Amino acid sequence: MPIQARPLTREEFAPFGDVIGLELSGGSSANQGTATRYDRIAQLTSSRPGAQPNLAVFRSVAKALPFEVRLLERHPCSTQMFVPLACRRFLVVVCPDDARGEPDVSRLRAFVCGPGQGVNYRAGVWHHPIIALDGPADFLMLAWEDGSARDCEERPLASSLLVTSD
Ligand SMILES: NC(=O)N[C@@H](O)C(=O)O
Ligand code: NI
Repeated sequence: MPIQARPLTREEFAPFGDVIGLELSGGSSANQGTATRYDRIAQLTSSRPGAQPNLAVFRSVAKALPFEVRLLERHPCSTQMFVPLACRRFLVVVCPDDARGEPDVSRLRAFVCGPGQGVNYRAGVWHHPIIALDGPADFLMLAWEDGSARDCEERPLASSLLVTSD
């Protein structure tokens, strides 16, 4: 049964992390009143002592829906954020844990995200690598690295899952 990708909303993504978007609240005046700043719009965490923030750019080729999910990954020790610099739409696929801490693919979720939205995966959240839709896209990626093996566990799926558009 294909999984329908839904529009990204803060509420529906909340179990998996933060949505960085245009709905902002609680800002404070800045720059002599010419700007409003909104602090801590996402929870950035890293549990590895000595890990430093790594701000990267991902230049992604375009994929199309329906999209076959063949693997998931997670970063157990740190959050990972993707904010598009240039994109038309992008696909975010996340999955809750089962009782053993493995991906519970029966509850896999897919979201179609717009150019004005970004996501910040909570540490340890199963997700598919970022997917650009409709055209190539550039993303800012913020993660945490300490020079050791990347904080990344991969799980190939026993059978692929098809994500379709809503
Ligand atoms: N790490 C990496 O290169 N990419 C993935 O973690 C991803 O979520 O896209
Ligand atoms: Ni990742």
